[in-house]
Amino acid sequence: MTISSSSDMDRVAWKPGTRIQGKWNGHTYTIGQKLGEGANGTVYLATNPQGKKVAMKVALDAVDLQSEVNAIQSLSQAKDKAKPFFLALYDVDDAQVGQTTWPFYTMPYFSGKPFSQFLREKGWEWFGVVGFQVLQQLHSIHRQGYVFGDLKPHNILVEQDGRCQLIDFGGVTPFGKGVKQFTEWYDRGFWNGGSRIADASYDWFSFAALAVHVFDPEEQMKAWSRELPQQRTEKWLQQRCTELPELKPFQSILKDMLTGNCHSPDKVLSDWEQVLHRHRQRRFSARPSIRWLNTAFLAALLLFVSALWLVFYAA
Ligand SMILES: Nc1ncnc2c1ncn2[C@@H]1O[C@H](COP(=O)(O)OP(=O)(O)OP(=O)(O)O)[C@@H](O)[C@H]1O
Repeated sequence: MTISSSSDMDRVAWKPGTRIQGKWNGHTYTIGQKLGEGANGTVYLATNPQGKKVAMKVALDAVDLQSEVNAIQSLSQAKDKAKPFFLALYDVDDAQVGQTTWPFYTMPYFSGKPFSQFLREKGWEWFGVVGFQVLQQLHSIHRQGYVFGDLKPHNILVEQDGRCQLIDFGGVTPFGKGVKQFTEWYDRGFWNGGSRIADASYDWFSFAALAVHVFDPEEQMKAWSRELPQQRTEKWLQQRCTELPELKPFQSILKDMLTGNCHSPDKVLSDWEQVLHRHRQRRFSARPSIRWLNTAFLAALLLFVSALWLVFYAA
């Protein structure tokens, strides 16, 4: 049977409650809801034999899946004690369903929401805090000689308490090779901002483009994607970093990211932390004045009510 798309996949087998057994390792999983799908496959919530929830990625193409598995394996085995994210590969196997063999792997399940959705629901002021963790995770991947490659809001899941996790390691590429997988909007080549050769600055660029994307209206983004290639320049992204009020505090860091001037990742992180610190201090020092305003408002309200009482009852 030929399966050519994720929707074919749904029609064939992967309904909630289906039990799948790995052909080589023999582990049995109960399939739950579909968590999402992309170009490389579909991800399901599944329960493993110990009753634990895991995420199961079922691919259309065994070669793509293998390259992702290799990337996760290399990154999760790295002895980086300061690794700021959780990465693990639980099982890699094939499942035989009817006439079809499906390659799959299982990994930790993250209940977080995609970055843009999280910001919409929790508040835009979370951008700095979550962004800082993303930068830490990218830096950790770079320390191991890889770029993440396919950075986009959907590949950043954020939990309710603001902790975040990169997912989808299909774009992870060793330094010096052509980036394996990317999404146009966040791609340095798309903006004529540099090559697609994997180096740390490729991810920094994507991060700055992502920052603009999460704050700019969707319609404007679509209009820009339709522009002629020669009109798309990283200068436009720079300009948006100065215009968008939420990005203003970070504009000089983002500008360095767009122009390839982030030579010291430690400095990027410490500069970002300083902006967060300043921001927090400003909010803290703003509080007493808010309290003062509240008191003044209450006093004015009392005066107004007293005046009304005098006019209508005392007169
Ligand atoms: N570990 C996980 N925990 C929870 N949800 C996940 C997990 N991994 C993936 N997902 C969900 O499944 C969706 C698709 O997964 P993923 O991005 O890995 O697929 P893809 O085919 O590589 O996508 P793309 O075409 O965007 O590269 C994600 O956007 C996310 O919503």
